[in-house]
Amino acid sequence: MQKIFDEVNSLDKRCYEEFFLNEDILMEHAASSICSYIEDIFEENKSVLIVCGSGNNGADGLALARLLYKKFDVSLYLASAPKSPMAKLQYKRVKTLNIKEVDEPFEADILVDCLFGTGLNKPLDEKYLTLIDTLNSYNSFNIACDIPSGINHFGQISSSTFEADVTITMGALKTSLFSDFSKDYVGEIIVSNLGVQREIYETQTNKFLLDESDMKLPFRNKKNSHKGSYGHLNVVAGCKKGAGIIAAKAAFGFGAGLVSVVCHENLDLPYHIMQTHFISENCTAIAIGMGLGKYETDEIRKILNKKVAKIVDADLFYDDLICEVLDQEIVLTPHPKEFVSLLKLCEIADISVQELQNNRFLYVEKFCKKYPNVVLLLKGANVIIAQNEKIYVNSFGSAVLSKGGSGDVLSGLIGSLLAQGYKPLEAAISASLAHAMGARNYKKNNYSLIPSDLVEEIRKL
Ligand SMILES: NC(=O)C1=CN([C@@H]2O[C@H](COP(=O)(O)OP(=O)(O)OC[C@H]3O[C@@H](n4cnc5c(N)ncnc54)[C@H](OP(=O)(O)O)[C@@H]3O)[C@@H](O)[C@H]2O)[C@@H](O)CC1
Ligand SMILES: Nc1ncnc2c1ncn2[C@@H]1O[C@H](COP(=O)(O)OP(=O)(O)O)[C@@H](O)[C@H]1O
Ligand SMILES: [K+]
Repeated sequence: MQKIFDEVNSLDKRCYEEFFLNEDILMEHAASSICSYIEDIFEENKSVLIVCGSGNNGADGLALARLLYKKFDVSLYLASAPKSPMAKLQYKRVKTLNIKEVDEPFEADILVDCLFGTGLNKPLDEKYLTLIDTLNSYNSFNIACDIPSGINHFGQISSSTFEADVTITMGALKTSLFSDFSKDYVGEIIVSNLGVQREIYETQTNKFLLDESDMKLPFRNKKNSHKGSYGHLNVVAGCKKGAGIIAAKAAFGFGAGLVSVVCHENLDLPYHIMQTHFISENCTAIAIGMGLGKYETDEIRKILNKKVAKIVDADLFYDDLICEVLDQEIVLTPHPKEFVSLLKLCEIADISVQELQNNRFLYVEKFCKKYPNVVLLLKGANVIIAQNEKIYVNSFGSAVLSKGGSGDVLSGLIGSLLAQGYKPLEAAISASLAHAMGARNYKKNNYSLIPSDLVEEIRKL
């Protein structure tokens, strides 16, 4: 996994103070990392338009122009006059060369956005919104320097935000790149070194971006085993029985030795999945909430108080019954609307879904501070998984998953790993990654996936 930071100013400052590097050295590394990327990917003499703002993001662009000059057909468009001391210095350097400055932007082969980086401090006015719209209308290959212009510190976007194919971000990953909104704008994210290797530049953090290697699949190492060695998951089915059945199928395909659906009505289940009317004696984990609908509160309370691992989803986030069990190390998997309800039931915040989406990390942190035992998985384009002070981001998912039933598959996967003895946090992380990787491997198109396709892909991981 990779570290993510809310801010990097303090990391830059540390470079000056501890390693005796200065702004100029850091900026030269920033610019040369973009230069190397362009040199690696594109042939010489391609046209490059670098659009610069007045601060140090613009200064990075000016330094880049100097580095690319002569090897590429470089043009500079200065959206505003250089203002920061480094921007003025870089401009002075540029002026010694004969680099083209244009009065209007145009469609070049490569477009580098150096308008605003971490210094975006107010809403964009009409001039910049129009400029960004114009830049987005081109068919250039779009590179964002540090952060696509229009994304602010909290990962909130402007009505016009630069749509990057690749974002080359300076020094370390920033939290703002991983809001759900940012996902449509950042493209591929590459981290540039700023004069020392990343592991030296980076300090302590509580946020981490998950890598594929963080996915621990439930491979079986013991030869002398039987079905009981891999746990027994009970999936509690309710009114919408399909949800429980989808979860049960996903769980069985993900390694649980036994899977039973708990339901009072008789169900038509695949032969390998069992039905029971009550929680099984030898149950090692419970998945509950998906499609639950109307239910007998006392019965659900009893189930929630069983001393086995649990994943709780969906309808239970609208019932204050959930608040009774938040001292347990249970996994909760709300989508944003469910999390808003949960926050209200827990008296943490009474907010809209929009407000949550604007500040996903903030509300996850508030929730986990109050309930440090719970493993919270907040669904979204970038899934956030958190327990106590640690926060993990799974950015592998895609719109392929935006379907009814995708969440039920996830509940089944988590339940399966819990049944097999994974710790709740490990189960949530590995299941979430498998969920996203399964979707990634579905190659037909990005709209037709159904839950059984997803389960099939996950079974092939
Ligand atoms: N620190 C370092 O050593 C390193 C820094 N690096 C680079 O510096 C970047 C940060 O630079 P930064 O702090 O100068 O901010 P930046 O993003 O250029 O924006 C500030 C300028 O924009 C203006 N402005 C803001 N909002 C606006 C708006 N809505 N509408 C209009 N104008 C607006 C604002 O104007 P002002 O508020 O002063 O009026 C100011 O002039 C960082 O992202 C990275 O790329 C790297 O080289 C690595 C080393
Ligand atoms: N655009 C997207 N990018 C990444 N993951 C997504 C996207 N849309 C949906 N998902 C994932 O799909 C799942 C949807 O779950 P949910 O909304 O609870 O569906 P349901 O309850 O119908 O099964 C979540 O895990 C969510 O993170
Ligand atoms: K930028």
